[in-house]
Amino acid sequence: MDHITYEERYAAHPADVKNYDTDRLREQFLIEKNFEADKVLLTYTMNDRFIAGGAVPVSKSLSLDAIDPLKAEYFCDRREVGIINIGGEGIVEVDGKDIELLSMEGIYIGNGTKTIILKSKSTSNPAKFYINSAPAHQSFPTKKIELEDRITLDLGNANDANERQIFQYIVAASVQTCQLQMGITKLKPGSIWNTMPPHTHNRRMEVYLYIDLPEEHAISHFMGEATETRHIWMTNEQAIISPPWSIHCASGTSSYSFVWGMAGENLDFTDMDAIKAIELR
Ligand SMILES: O=C[C@H](O)[C@@H](O)CC(=O)C(=O)O
Ligand SMILES: [Zn+2]
Repeated sequence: MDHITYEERYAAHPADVKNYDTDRLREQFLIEKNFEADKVLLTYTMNDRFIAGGAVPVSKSLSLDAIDPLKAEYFCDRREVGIINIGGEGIVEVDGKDIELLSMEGIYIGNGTKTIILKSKSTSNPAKFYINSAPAHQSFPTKKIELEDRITLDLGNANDANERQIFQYIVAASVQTCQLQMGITKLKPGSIWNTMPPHTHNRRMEVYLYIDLPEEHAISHFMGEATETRHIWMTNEQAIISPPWSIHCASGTSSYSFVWGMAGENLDFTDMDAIKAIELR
């Protein structure tokens, strides 16, 4: 099990977060490192008991074993998992069956699954598996999501610098899950704002993993209550935990993409509470 490293994070009260300085905010919400060769790096947050992290099999395959806080025999004994491969071609072996994942393809793995083994096809261009997981109390079928299976939404416009495409990988309309939803949002060149105007959804927490951000560029991610916002500067392939009460939007010094994942008590993607930009403080 020494190929897996995990970190545990508590949930936070908005009245306390008001008083956090930069370091404390980053300790609580930022996940600085998600990918390391031949390792599985996981963060277990008490926000809806969501787990986010990455696996990069290079010289060996990596099994997604149950970590100690789960006190389970297998990772999926009481959980469901979503994985999107943001690297080179890979293979996810689920209970002995190999499922190939091209770059940017995804998979949903249901509760009750025993073994999950992650592999790369090539050591020079390894797969990079981004993993999200939430508690599950029912078993739904494992399902691969190919590029054409994604539901695409066009949002924003160039004039507002927020023209972007949302690719829904794991949503109620296409994949049955208990809690988990996942997708990717890709900004058009020249657009830098995501999730603007912003929203909250107190029914669900959310994690963003920023990707495709060119070197030397950074993202200012905004969080907090709409009238008490804070920003956290982030770089490529870092993730940020958004508690259910927090807005989650960002502006980059360049365009970029991000993987979003959510869990909570409602699978209705559109039930967010919208906030106007002019209402932010
Ligand atoms: O609850 C939904 C999530 O925050 C994202 O899907 C929003 C997003 O990707 C965007 O507007 O850019
Ligand atoms: Zn959201």
